[in-house]
Amino acid sequence: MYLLPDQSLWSGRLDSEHESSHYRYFQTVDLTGEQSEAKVALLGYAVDEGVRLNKGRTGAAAGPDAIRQAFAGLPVVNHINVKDAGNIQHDSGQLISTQQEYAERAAELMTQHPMTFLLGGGHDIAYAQYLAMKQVFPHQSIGVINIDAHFDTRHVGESTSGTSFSQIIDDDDQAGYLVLGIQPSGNTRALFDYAETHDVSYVLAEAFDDGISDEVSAKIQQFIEHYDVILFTLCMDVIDSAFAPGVSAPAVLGLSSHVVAKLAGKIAASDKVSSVSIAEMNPTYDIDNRTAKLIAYLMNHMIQSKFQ
Ligand SMILES: N=CN[C@@H](CCC(=O)O)C(=O)O
Ligand SMILES: [Mn+2]
Ligand SMILES: [Mn+2]
Repeated sequence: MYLLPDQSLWSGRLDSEHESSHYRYFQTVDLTGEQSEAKVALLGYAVDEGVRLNKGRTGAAAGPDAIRQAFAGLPVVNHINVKDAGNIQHDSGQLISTQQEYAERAAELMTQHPMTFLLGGGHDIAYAQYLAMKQVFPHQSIGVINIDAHFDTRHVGESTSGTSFSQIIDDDDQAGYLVLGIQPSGNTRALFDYAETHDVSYVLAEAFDDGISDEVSAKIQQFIEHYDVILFTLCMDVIDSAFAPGVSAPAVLGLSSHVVAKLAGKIAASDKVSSVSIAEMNPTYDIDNRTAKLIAYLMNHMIQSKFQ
């Protein structure tokens, strides 16, 4: 079911009502859909049904609104206008129906705005993002870049938060899949075997211990060059749980926030990226809103990188 934008989420510290250099997003956000020229759109996936079906701890349905509240108080960068396009929630029935409903709205935003942030919610948001991209780019090859501790390539006969990328691989011979930040202890041998047999490229989390090497940068660059368009998705559990505790399945030995910011800024800046999904934010387990705030900062960093 679709929910209109909620004005009460958009508040923050007011430094000036008239001087634009003091503005924060809550002062400029478009909640009415009238600013069709907005460079950035937000669409929430207020759904944790996929996490529940994947035997995870629920709560991610509240993720999009927690992210909005953190983002609302940040300073506007580069005079960028942002439109809040509301939320989709899962009421009943099959999760795939909710993913399809979400894809319709996401596709519309992708055609209207240079950058759409898709705010989760479980990582089933990525399959909905794929369905949207297939509508917008029906004839283009899609390269999927996922920054994640997990492969999310399970096969269980229905959509869950752990199946998005095997669904894409099953659907689409043209698609490719690159995962950055894989935890050896967060994925079974079967998932590594699937990666080998299905040509899934991945970089282990430990490869980022000393930052982003030239080799990894080149791998990402070559992957982007190979495909017509890029589906970019970020699973917040890739970040060490000391810095991002508010997630469905926390990872220890995770990437640093700084490394993820650098990766996200670089990938989002590509002309081939028109949407970014940010998954698995779970406010129930957040501490002092730090995960929501980290996501808001990452969004602003990506906006800065893309529109500088
Ligand atoms: N979207 C998250 N997926 C992970 C969860 C792992 C866990 O529950 O520890 C997965 O299915 O592998
Ligand atoms: Mn994950
Ligand atoms: Mn994931």
